[in-house]
Amino acid sequence: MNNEELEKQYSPSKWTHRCSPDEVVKQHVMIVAEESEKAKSEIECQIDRIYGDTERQKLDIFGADTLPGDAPIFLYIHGGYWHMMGREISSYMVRPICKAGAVVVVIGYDLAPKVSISEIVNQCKKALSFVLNLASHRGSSGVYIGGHSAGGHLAAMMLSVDWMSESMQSNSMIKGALLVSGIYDLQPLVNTSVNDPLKMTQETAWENSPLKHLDKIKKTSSHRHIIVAVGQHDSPEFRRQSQEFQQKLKDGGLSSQYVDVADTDHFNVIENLQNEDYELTKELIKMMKLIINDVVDDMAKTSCS
Ligand SMILES: N[C@@H](CC(=O)c1ccccc1NC=O)C(=O)O
Repeated sequence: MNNEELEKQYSPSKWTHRCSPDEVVKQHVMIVAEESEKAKSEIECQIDRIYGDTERQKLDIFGADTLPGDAPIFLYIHGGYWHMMGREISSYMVRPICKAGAVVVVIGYDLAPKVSISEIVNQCKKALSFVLNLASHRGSSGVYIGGHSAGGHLAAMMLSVDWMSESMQSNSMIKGALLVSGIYDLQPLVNTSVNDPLKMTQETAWENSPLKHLDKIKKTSSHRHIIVAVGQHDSPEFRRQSQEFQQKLKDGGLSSQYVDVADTDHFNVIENLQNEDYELTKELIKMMKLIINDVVDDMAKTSCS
């Protein structure tokens, strides 16, 4: 594929069937920001918990004081090609997921060009380590990791971490993942404008590709379930990345599932998680072994620090 074609394949907004590229990104930001505000005003939460020493190394925890200790924890990593978006506008799935009985943790991380992709991966590890501690203190039934686009890439990288050698924590606590429209081989991005703030070489792109770490993922994730989802109107390259990654997980003997979400593009494939009757919301709830509409009565906000 020539550079011009790659540029288009890795420009998600150009493939929407709904409106112009500019419009779909603008609309996405508006929708996720609005829904995240609603979550913060309605659901009991701890905002701006610090997990690292820069401004963006903070996370927001929803439902921890309301839900029982054994509730599963869903950790969400936002997308935005590692240089945009933020956790402040990424809690749009909180209302349905908390209502179904899971604690939700939305993490932030520093963005390129301030930091490299390897540093972003490290920060996600630190955030996940924080959440693994929280899970073991609470007696949680398990931690599930979700991410969209660049966040799907970061979530997949987290599956390759051996938490025992990394931080003396248990690999078994992480029980599943929801990877939505992710990128699992970063090498095709090197000659696109996506790489302008990242400045990856072919080597650092491969080093940070989940595909490179398949053997590690196979070792750490034999007990996990991994959902790989993609939008029907994602670009052929995005669809190929998801399809091939899931095939490799399956060939490696892992429990995984490919979900091709009809009538969605790169943006509403994830923003629809704000709806409890959306296909991926139901799949996520099912994975966490919760029953849809098993609404916890007292989710009303009691504190928000
Ligand atoms: N400039 C990009 C924007 C984009 O890719 C994006 C925007 C919001 C959330 C996730 C995104 N993509 C991957 O992380 C585009 O052309 O669509």
